[in-house]
Amino acid sequence: MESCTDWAVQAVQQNGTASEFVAKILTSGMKRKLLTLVMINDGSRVLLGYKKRGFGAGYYNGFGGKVEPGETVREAAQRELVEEACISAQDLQEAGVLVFAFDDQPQPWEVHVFAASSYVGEPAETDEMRPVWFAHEEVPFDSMWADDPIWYPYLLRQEHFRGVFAFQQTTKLVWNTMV
Ligand SMILES: Nc1nc2c([nH]c(=O)n2[C@H]2C[C@H](O)[C@@H](COP(=O)(O)OP(=O)(O)OP(=O)(O)O)O2)c(=O)[nH]1
Repeated sequence: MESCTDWAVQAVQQNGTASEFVAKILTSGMKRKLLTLVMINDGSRVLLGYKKRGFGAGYYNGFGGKVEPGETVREAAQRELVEEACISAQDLQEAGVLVFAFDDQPQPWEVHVFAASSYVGEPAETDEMRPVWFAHEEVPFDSMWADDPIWYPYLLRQEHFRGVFAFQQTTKLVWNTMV
């Protein structure tokens, strides 16, 4: 069995205040679910999508989804961006990695976040997402995942980040650390 990302396990083990279930989930050696998230940032604005269905419906988010078998993480990131926003990134850069432990999901999730400033095509609404530009100071955190205000500052400063987050009942953030 594959273990969860080593740095995430270490971060949890080194932090005495970690919820018991986070340590249990991350150290159980279970395979993690790999996902991508692409953030388009033109320097003063970010392009977010209003998620119309599925996991995270009703939230604004970057564009992404599960890595399919046979695909690299980068290929999955490009594919999901085309599928969800109808654009193709030209300068996709690795921006950070987020590990999520949920008490109601069978596996930890590892989300690879990419950033891009230029793209080909015009952002367009799809079945899954409605794209909207937001100025950096107007990112709608009240309608986003609870962990986002913690790592967006790194993203907007273009500083690489790694974070571990524990959620209960899908959306309640109960613990986190940035490493
Ligand atoms: N900003 C942010 N994004 C998150 C968090 N958790 C989380 O999974 N994501 C992202 C990663 C993925 O881009 C997306 C979830 O992927 P998804 O369920 O839509 O995957 P998918 O498109 O392959 O799904 P589907 O169409 O097959 O149902 O949400 C979070 O806490 N904050």
